[in-house]
Amino acid sequence: MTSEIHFENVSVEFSGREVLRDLSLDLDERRIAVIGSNGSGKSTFARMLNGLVTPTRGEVRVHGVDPARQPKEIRRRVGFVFSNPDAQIIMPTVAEDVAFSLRGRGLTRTEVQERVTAALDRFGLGEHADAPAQTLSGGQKQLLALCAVLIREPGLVVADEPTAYLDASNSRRIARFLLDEMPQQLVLVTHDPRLAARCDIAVRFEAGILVDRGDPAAVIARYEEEQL
Ligand SMILES: Nc1ncnc2c1ncn2[C@@H]1O[C@H](COP(=O)(O)OP(=O)(O)OP(=O)(O)O)[C@@H](O)[C@H]1O
Repeated sequence: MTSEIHFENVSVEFSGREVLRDLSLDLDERRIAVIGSNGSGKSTFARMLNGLVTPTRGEVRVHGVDPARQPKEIRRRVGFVFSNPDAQIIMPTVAEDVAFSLRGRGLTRTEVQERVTAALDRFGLGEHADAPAQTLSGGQKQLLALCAVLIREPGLVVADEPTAYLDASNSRRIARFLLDEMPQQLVLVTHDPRLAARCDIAVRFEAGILVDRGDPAAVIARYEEEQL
């Protein structure tokens, strides 16, 4: 059986420059940390999971779907949370933004409203339903972005530095949700070793190559030793 996340001999080139080389990797763990130096290929890897980046060579399967060939299907199954929640807010009000995620589902207006209200309440955003999304704080915006992703009930959530713009308290809140409360599989790209340590496995890239994988504490320790 193919793993939930399956990469076989995958390479990515941008303008003829190889930024990810011959990656073969199978992952079934629930919480997967992706670590490594700046420019090592972490975001490129993450973006292949939902088809934002197409491999130049090789095979990718995510929850049974080929992201490059089945873009609609992959967007249903894989939710993506960016560092900057502003990049993800599409609609004017908080409730409209979450409701936008449910378009094309064939739901009635009442069904959409019920689901949106329940989801906003779940994230502590209920009282802001009719507020302009841009008036939310950074942490609330990231919660809104997560809410809009999770209401689609994806099987996998990919989060690329989701706490980068948040203060300590909001970082803790988002991290707790992603790592401890959310049932979905998670791929977490992070420079924060404390977050990586809370995952079930860590994979490390350097200069476009997968250089280490395994128990997060051990992978982080080897990485930090090399940086000394
Ligand atoms: N769309 C693109 N076009 C050209 N080059 C790109 C593109 N996206 C990424 N790259 C290059 O690919 C390499 C890997 O970038 P990537 O964003 O995957 O690294 P990263 O490990 O996520 O880095 P960081 O930790 O700094 O966010 C970098 O050299 C980057 O400049």
